[in-house]
Amino acid sequence: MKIAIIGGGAIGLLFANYLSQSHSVTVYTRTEEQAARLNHDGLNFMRNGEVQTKTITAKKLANNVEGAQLVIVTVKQYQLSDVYSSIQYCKQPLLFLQNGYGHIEFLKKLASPSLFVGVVEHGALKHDSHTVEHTGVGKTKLAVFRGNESELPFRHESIELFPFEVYEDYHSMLLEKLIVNAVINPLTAILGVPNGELVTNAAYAKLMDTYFQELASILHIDNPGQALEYVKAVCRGTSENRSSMLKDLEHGRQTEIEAILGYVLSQAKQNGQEHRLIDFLYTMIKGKEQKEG
Ligand SMILES: NC(=O)C1=CN([C@@H]2O[C@H](COP(=O)(O)OP(=O)(O)OC[C@H]3O[C@@H](n4cnc5c(N)ncnc54)[C@H](OP(=O)(O)O)[C@@H]3O)[C@@H](O)[C@H]2O)C=CC1
Ligand SMILES: CC(C)(CO)C(=O)C(=O)O
Repeated sequence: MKIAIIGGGAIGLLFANYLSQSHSVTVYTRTEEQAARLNHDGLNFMRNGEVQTKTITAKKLANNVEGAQLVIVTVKQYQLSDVYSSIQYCKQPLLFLQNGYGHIEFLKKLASPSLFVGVVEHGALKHDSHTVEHTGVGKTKLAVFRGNESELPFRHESIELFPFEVYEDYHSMLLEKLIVNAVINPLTAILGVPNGELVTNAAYAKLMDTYFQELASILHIDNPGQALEYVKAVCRGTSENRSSMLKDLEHGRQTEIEAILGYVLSQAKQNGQEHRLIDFLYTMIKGKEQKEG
């Protein structure tokens, strides 16, 4: 299959590496420089300290992505508006891999009859414009947003270290990851701690419990006790990790707060629900973005 990947970031390059084993992949970048570097020097893929270099095709993103049978969009949620003009009239299937829930409204504006969403549970780190490291092997969950499940890409694909899992309901699939990111990311980013400290520090654990109650009520979580235990399990399982939001702030980058707590706040306001704690954390991250950005 001919696949276009929009965005040559950590996830775009990770997907390019694995999918190019059995597909014809073109990476669409924001800059001419990155495309030239990928075409000229290849894609360096790192895992467990080993580096492999792979030949790859890359182009600067223009007004469309002609010729692709599938377009995978890997820019961050707040960068989607910048790629809108290239995909708004696409008739090909499109797969979106953003964290959070903020991109769902954006998808409704697109013309394609086949829209899919995914949740990436791998860890990927971009070292430079043509080098990506697979820092944690996980899986990619996929679901249909619009269209037919039989067209869902990669449902029968079997790639070593790069599994896919199909979900029937995109909402619950995205919600599960949203809850994790809505709790861990802002708290760790404000407190400046790795994920594990949210459970090992008794005061932080108490904060997390209180905050979770408000979140659970806004998101109508069916079994809050079970969901909170899942969040705590993720904290333990990724205890040494610094969350992506904490890393974004440390590097002076914009965070994905809008895609995560921005969505939760919009739900609370729409339904007239209590949202003081969420608003407090959201505003603190916005303030830190201004200070450190
Ligand atoms: N990294 C990870 O381990 C994980 C990431 N995710 C999610 O995946 C999504 C992508 O994350 P990640 O890959 O880390 O982010 P990156 O910032 O590494 O990648 C985003 C890429 O999109 C490119 N881009 C931005 N605007 C455009 C444009 N107009 N045209 C073409 N390309 C553009 C950026 O280019 P440039 O650099 O030139 O600005 C950048 O290379 C996020 O929602 C994230 O939460 C989910 C799970 C794990
Ligand atoms: C699961 C978690 C919290 C791991 O750090 C993550 O997805 C992130 O940092 O964005």
